[in-house]
Amino acid sequence: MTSAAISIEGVDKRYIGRGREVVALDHVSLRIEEGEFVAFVGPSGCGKSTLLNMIAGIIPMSSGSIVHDDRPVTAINRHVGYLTQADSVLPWRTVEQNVGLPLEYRGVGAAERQKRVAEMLELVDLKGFGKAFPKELSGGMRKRVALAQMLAYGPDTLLMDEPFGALDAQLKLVMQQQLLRIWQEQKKTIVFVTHDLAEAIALASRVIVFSGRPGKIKYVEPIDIPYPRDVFKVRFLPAFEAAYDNLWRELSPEIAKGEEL
Ligand SMILES: Nc1ncnc2c1ncn2[C@@H]1O[C@H](COP(=O)(O)OP(=O)(O)OP(=O)(O)O)[C@@H](O)[C@H]1O
Repeated sequence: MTSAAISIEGVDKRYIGRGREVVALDHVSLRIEEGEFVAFVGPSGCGKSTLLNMIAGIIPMSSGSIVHDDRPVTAINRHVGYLTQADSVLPWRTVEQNVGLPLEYRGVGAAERQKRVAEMLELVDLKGFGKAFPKELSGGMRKRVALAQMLAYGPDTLLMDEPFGALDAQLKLVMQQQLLRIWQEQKKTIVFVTHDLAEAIALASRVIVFSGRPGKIKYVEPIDIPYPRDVFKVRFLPAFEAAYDNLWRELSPEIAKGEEL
């Protein structure tokens, strides 16, 4: 068997705060293969972000193990790219200085950095905007700067936590299409958290449904729609509708339970 990009085995997470224990994740096991595009959906507070943070090595697990690219995750995982809704684009730096920031942190020299930044700006269709400041950009362009920044040091695995959550519907489609193109061209593994079921189905090869807290994996739906996909047109395919029905059947009771808490 080939090695998985991410192997999650019996992971629990308990937070202790103000004398109270919160069980965020309960015995989660999942294997994500190299090159997969996996989406996590689930009710608010079911531990999706917690799991991403543990894959990134930002917070420790209470028990269990996570192995990424054959390396057990025991500290900050520098081999993943991480993008959240609140990106880390710095307003006082130009676009190219922002995109080059992770390379600066890694001690990459100026000439190599410049070359890499130019490649990244081309990849996200921002060629010619290198000297602009973030305030001069639209929301979608700024998001593309964040995407380029995440990709700059070439991580094989991308962790994305509701990255397009704050964008309007049309812009979201544009960004989704761009992400699919980059995923295919660059052969990345992507783990993508979203509240938007249609987004999960349009993008992912597999959608994982988490139960309400304590989060467990409740259901897995492989999305039987070939790539390359048109994120707008997929919505009209029978396979999309079937996946939506299955996923909503599993997800809706979990959301309802959350509302009753
Ligand atoms: N540092 C912390 N201390 C205590 N409890 C926490 C902490 N971080 C998260 N939690 C709790 O753990 C649970 C899981 O949180 P998490 O943010 O991972 O969920 P989520 O599924 O990503 O939620 P959402 O969809 O709303 O972003 C929640 O009940 C949250 O309140």
